[in-house]
Amino acid sequence: MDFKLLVRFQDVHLRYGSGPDVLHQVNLTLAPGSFHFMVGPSGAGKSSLLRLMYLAHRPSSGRLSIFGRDVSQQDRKELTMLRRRIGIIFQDFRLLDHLTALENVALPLTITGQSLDKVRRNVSELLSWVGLADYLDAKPPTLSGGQQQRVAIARAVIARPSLLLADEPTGNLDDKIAERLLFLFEELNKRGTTIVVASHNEGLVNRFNHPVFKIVNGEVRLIRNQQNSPVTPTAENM
Ligand SMILES: Nc1ncnc2c1ncn2[C@@H]1O[C@H](COP(=O)(O)OP(=O)(O)OP(=O)(O)O)[C@@H](O)[C@H]1O
Repeated sequence: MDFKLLVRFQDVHLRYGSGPDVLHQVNLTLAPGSFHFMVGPSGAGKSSLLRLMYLAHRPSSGRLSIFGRDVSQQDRKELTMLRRRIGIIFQDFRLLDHLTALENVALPLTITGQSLDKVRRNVSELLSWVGLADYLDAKPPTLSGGQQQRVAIARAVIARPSLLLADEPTGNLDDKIAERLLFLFEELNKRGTTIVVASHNEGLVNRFNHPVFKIVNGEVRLIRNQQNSPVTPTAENM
């Protein structure tokens, strides 16, 4: 890799229209292969921060680099290429209702020109792994919220992204499945995927030994480096 930091925010601010700062003076870095949780109350700005990393928004000011590239310097085509290295699980899933579960999950592969027949086996195996072996041909409107969420998760990880962003990925899942899902993320992380999981569920987050960012009043703070090791505030992490 030709960069040391996968994601780098430098004095980033985000506002919607002429509104106030939703994110204020964000300075954070993600090293390749790291795994972070992001917590904060509803409306704190977790989805907004993930959307910046997914290149769906540009910072209102400050500098954001992903994969060593300053996003403000990239044209639309370059942003699309960067985005292909990122997997995202949206809070509202964003599945295509006219496609089957299998076709939805295959999309990140078929969009790059691979044939559905060629990828069918891998996609089926992943869907079986998330407990949807009997729903390969089901269309999203016929699935429950938790099942749709698992399709969205499978779609986000099928192409082995370098960076996986998950917005409340366990929101509709019971605790046991949520924990299993986080174990899947840990497996991907061991194979090199950098992971950021936004979650309300601090009980679940605390069961895993990964650093935690918290968004408070638009500011992003690293509140825990490792389990039982709260961060002492310093000028750098405040
Ligand atoms: N497209 C938008 N236009 C205007 N304001 C927005 C937009 N998206 C988010 N906001 C505002 O930005 C703030 C942060 O929202 P965001 O969705 O990032 O928070 P969140 O922490 O993800 O919340 P939740 O946990 O409820 O999903 C909120 O005040 C929200 O109303």
